Amino acid sequence: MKTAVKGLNRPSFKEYLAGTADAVTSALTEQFPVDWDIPAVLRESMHYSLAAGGKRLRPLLVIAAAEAFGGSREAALPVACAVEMVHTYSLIHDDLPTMDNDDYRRGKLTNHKVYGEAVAILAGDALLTHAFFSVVQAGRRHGISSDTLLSIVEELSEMSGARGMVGGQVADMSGKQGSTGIGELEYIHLHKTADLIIFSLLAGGRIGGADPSQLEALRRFGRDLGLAFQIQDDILDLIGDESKMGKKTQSDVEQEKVTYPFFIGMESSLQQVEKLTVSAKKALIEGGIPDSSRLLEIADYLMKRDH
Ligand SMILES: CC(C)=CCC/C(C)=C/COP(=O)(O)OP(=O)(O)O
Ligand SMILES: C=C(C)CCOP(=O)(O)OP(=O)(O)O
Repeated sequence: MKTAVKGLNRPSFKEYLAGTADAVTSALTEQFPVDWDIPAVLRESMHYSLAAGGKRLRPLLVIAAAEAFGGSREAALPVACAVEMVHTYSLIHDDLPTMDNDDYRRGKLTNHKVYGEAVAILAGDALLTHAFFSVVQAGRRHGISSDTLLSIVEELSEMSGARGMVGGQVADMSGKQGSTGIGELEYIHLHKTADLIIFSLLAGGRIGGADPSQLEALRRFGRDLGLAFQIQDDILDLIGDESKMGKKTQSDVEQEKVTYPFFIGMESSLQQVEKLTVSAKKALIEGGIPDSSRLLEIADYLMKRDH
């Protein structure tokens, strides 16, 4: 009986997705209190990109992973905001003329198009550094142990830095059609994209109290999900609808980027996304996680996404 009542009250996945994204967006707007003495243009520029939206995938993973172990959404939320700040900084910098030179992101003009390159770079820098402030503050407010907090800070710096996302971005920029092999492409995807996804799951798991073998299952889930996510992004760059995506399509071909569709074609890339999603879900199901249902739903949702 209890289960039936619990099942009845359980929000649909669509409601869960929308409710979590709204909670993250509200929490993000509270991250820079109005009484902080911040230059107006910097505050506006950071707010512009944070409030532009996006899927809020990484915060969703932090929250769903914490909840999978019975952890509280309130404790997970500031860490969820932190990873979204790091992700948003990476998009602001990725769009700069010296990198992908994009004019649209999340359905709006890119940050540098509105605020100029110097402010866009600095807004990115400020979002990155503030992420660490949020993690530590969250720990204090929600009684997260110092050990857990240190592990989260250690993993966020490692996975967003030279051995992680920044390293992946540099490898992506130096990739060349004709000379970059599929092994190097996997390195690019793993670090440019999967690392922040893995971080999100590990951080959520740590907040929820996951043990080392459960953390390993989350890591394997995140790795395959992250690789599938970037392949899907490259597929959508070729066949996606610009108005749904909120960013320019066909840019990988124009910039001669090395991608899975370039190497193995569209059909095999779609199959690869499915294969990786199946193996991600398997890692989770075999990982002894108390309630992995939302994480499994997220994997299915990502495989079918159109933006
Ligand atoms: C340190 C920096 C700047 C990291 C950027 C990381 C990243 C995942 C960029 C977007 O990749 P993409 O160019 O494949 O995606 P999109 O199509 O969204 O531009
Ligand atoms: C890693 C990649 C492919 C960059 C875009 O990430 P998202 O597709 O998660 O972007 P938003 O929804 O947050 O805008």
